[in-house]
Amino acid sequence: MAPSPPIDAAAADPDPPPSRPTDAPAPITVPSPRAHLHHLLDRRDTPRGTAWEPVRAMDGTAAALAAKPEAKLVAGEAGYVLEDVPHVSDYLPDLPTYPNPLQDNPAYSVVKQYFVDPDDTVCQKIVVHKGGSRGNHFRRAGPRQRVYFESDEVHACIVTCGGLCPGLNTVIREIVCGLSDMYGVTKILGIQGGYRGFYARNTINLTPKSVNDIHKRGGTILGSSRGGHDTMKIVDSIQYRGINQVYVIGGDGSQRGAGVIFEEVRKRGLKVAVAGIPKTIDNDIPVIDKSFGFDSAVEEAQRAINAAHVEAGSAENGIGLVKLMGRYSGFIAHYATLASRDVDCCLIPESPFYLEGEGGLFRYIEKRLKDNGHMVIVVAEGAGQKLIAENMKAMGQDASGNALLLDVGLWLSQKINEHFKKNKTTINLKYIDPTYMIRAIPSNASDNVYCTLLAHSVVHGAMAGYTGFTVGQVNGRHCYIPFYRITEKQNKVSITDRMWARLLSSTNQPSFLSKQDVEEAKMEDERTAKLLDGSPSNPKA
Ligand SMILES: Nc1ncnc2c1ncn2[C@@H]1O[C@H](COP(=O)(O)OP(=O)(O)OP(=O)(O)O)[C@@H](O)[C@H]1O
Ligand SMILES: O=P(O)(O)OC[C@H]1O[C@](O)(CO)[C@@H](O)[C@@H]1O
Ligand SMILES: [Mg+2]
Repeated sequence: MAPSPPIDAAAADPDPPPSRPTDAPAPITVPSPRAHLHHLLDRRDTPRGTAWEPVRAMDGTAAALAAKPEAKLVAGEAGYVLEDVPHVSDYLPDLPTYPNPLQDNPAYSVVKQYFVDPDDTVCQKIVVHKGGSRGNHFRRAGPRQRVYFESDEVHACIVTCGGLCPGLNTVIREIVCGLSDMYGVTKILGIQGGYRGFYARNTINLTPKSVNDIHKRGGTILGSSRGGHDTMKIVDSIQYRGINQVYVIGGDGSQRGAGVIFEEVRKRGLKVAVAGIPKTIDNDIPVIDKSFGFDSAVEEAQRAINAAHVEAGSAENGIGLVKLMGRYSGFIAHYATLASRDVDCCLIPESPFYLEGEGGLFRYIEKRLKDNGHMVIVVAEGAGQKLIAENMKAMGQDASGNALLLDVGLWLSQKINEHFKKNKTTINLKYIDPTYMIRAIPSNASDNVYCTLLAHSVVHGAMAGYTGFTVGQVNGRHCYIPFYRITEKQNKVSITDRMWARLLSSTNQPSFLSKQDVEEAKMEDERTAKLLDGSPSNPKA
């Protein structure tokens, strides 16, 4: 049965995309994803001199793999496990390969070993103990000697989804320039307005010229959105337009969306590489060292904290309260506090706090005002949500299903004001909410470089035929990570970690933690460590 037209009539733009080409490839029936577990020995990238075998064949792994049917695990010697990403040849076995055009590129000709050795992998766990688990490895990113797409065959598209983040435009620019400069690709489409743009909006042509200075602007030139992920319509659109490389720049939700697009593409047997570039200002994506834009956000947050400090220091019993982004993970607040040194108290979602009584926030504020005359509080937007919910009705969900948060900054301002009024103490509280101003800035210099490297790494991966993967920096090296690894849990500030202790010791704030909180936090850390150690992803551990 012919699939429906790519544009949703109800949401369509006046200018529809091209109709289905008559020579569009017929869908190919492929075996189920589980069957691909047997395609573990990549003919091109099989590490040399290693006794490789599918982990599936080893004892005690069936249960672990049943939990992760999409896992593509390959075992080596001495407990080595490669957690590999899919490849188009897994389901289209007889594809031709081509020499990488980079070999004739004068700019790269001087690089000593330009192509990545097929044996190279990056270990997830960098600190190991004698006799302990080694953790899994990921395939190292970078250009391969042979590629699966000819330059003029490539028809790439880029989409940005979810909330804004500094660096989005830099990643777009560098995917376009990377494809063009390194691989001679000329057909690159921008999908407008997030996932729904595949079927409800026009596309725009992206060229090195059209993206030349976009990295100097905040936001995304393509637009973004929440919700609207309709897998069938998206893949229909990909198929009709003849797109064969899909680059998804987005957070955990977007990467989940990319994962289901990849599954549908594979089911239809299309030669299409689906690749993700993780984006999250909250830094809540696990496995990777940090997300692009995070440093820029922390830097920009300093301006708000400085302002709060100046205001607080210039008034009698001045309190500067700054709200920063961080829905479930308080990394921006944590790092902005550590960087500033002007903050007396940092509140994050991971560390519950309370207001009244011994060890509570009010006692601490009273003490700081008495000792110092003023103070600065930084609060992540997701902090104290349970406390607030005791007084206010929950706000529901956004179009992507994310919980809408109650405004902790306003609530806290009101509570602090009420408390001191009751105690007949004059205070001057100034509440600053710079959240969207921070999110909307262009990326700083170091994020620009980071975005460039991520973009080039993802392009190399797609050109080499890898698919169903996210690019990421792990322990300082770029690698290809299966989608499920970065969506199975969220990265959170560990309050039993030395980094949070550093913050507590620099602010001198109370920890607000009961024995039970600490026990729960430790258990959570253990669960995270187990995930890192392997089970169920690494049955060897
Ligand atoms: N489980 C899922 N399956 C398919 N699509 C999804 C899924 N979760 C989210 N999406 C889609 O991904 C897009 C972005 O999701 P979301 O709004 O949660 O932002 P995000 O990518 O997590 O970024 P951030 O939270 O950092 O702003 C939306 O279009 C949403 O419909
Ligand atoms: O207002 P929006 O676009 O839903 O975004 C708000 C959310 O997006 C984030 O910036 C994540 O992208 C969160 O920190 C924040 O809660
Ligand atoms: Mg998200």
